[in-house]
Amino acid sequence: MEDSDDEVPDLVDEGGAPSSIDAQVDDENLPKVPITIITVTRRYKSAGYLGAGKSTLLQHILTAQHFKKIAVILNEFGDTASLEKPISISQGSTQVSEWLNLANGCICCSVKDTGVAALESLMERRGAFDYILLETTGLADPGNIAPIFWLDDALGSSIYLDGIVTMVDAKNLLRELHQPVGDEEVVDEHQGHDHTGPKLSVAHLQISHADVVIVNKTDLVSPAELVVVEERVRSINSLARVHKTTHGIVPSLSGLVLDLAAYSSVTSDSLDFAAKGHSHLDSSIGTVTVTLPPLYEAGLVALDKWLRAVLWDSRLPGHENITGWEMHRTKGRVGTTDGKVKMLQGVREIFDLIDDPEGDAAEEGSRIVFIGKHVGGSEIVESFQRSLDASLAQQSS
Ligand SMILES: Nc1nc2c(ncn2[C@@H]2O[C@H](COP(=O)(O)OP(=O)(O)OP(=O)(O)O)[C@@H](O)[C@H]2O)c(=O)[nH]1
Ligand SMILES: [Zn+2]
Repeated sequence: MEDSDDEVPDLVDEGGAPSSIDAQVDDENLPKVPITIITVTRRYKSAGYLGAGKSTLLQHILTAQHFKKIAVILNEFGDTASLEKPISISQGSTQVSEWLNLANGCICCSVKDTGVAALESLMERRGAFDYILLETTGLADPGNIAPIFWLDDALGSSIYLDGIVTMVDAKNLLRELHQPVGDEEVVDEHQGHDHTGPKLSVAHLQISHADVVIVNKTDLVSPAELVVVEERVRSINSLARVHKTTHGIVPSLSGLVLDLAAYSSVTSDSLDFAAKGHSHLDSSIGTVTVTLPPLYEAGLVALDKWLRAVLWDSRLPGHENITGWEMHRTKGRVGTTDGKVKMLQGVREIFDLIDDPEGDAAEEGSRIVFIGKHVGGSEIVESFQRSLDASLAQQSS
């Protein structure tokens, strides 16, 4: 990875309109600012290739009436082709949009230094905006970006990850899924990334980490082709909501693209949705749901231990011979025998269990959904069940 430009990028005001970002603000009582990561799949840079519609979507988000002041961070990955036509934003009555260009490098490689510093410097102007959009092109692995907002104390105290939105091109997606990570003409930076086993495409990673997938350019495919594309997306990630659009026009933004609260709560509905399940159209990646009755205290301890083995050590207890799998997303609602419900959230190796005061364990039991590479076998369910049984047996002996 090249690191020739360590400087923190400045905010670029592209609109030319007066910026309110200089406003003096009181840091103390400000709410945390949500950040939405928008990622767009991209096959490769080639003559005549048109983007999936990221600029079009951003345009739509920034001009729609949502009464938010949005700061936009662009990570163009040195892709000068797409920088040739800067996005012009029509400024609504209350909106001020600022563009922070991470001119050099891919955010998933650089975010730990330049990216975090850029976000921190952006947060110094906190109060002047109330939402952040972080756009990354189809070369970044969102799984490397998402945990930063959990792990970085400084950022974590002022920003929270609201959700990951992945836009795909209905016309090109199936081809993009056949392009393994590292084979893109444009990226060398990614070759150091640790994706072992049969190769996944970047599009797989972008879809498997998404909370929302926008299938754009639906006008360019037949209804039958669109069904295939949508099924394919759902087979990779059964948790994500899928919206089909032309020109990125979603019926509303709040709840569909913005304000998803995808990392702060796990709703029963979202798990129902995943549990409906889909056939394993995609053999390399998939979604598994584990359903259990409410857990005893010992079961909770066993769950924690099992998650550590699986997510931290990449070890599937009882199936140590199985390798080459990786977990991308974990979501669940775990009921306990005292009637409480805990919400489980995870990205890659990071996970968190938090109480849901609204939950009713007797009614809903326990459900955990895993999305990941070569996750799809009964081994996951079996391994977890075995760990639980072992802990219960130990307790009663
Ligand atoms: N037919 C059709 N064209 C679309 C749609 N959405 C966007 N486009 C067009 O596709 C082209 C690429 O759209 P952009 O929004 O620039 O895509 P991008 O992902 O930002 O691409 P880059 O600028 O190359 O990064 C433009 O000419 C858009 O007008 C759509 O739903 N249907
Ligand atoms: Zn990278």
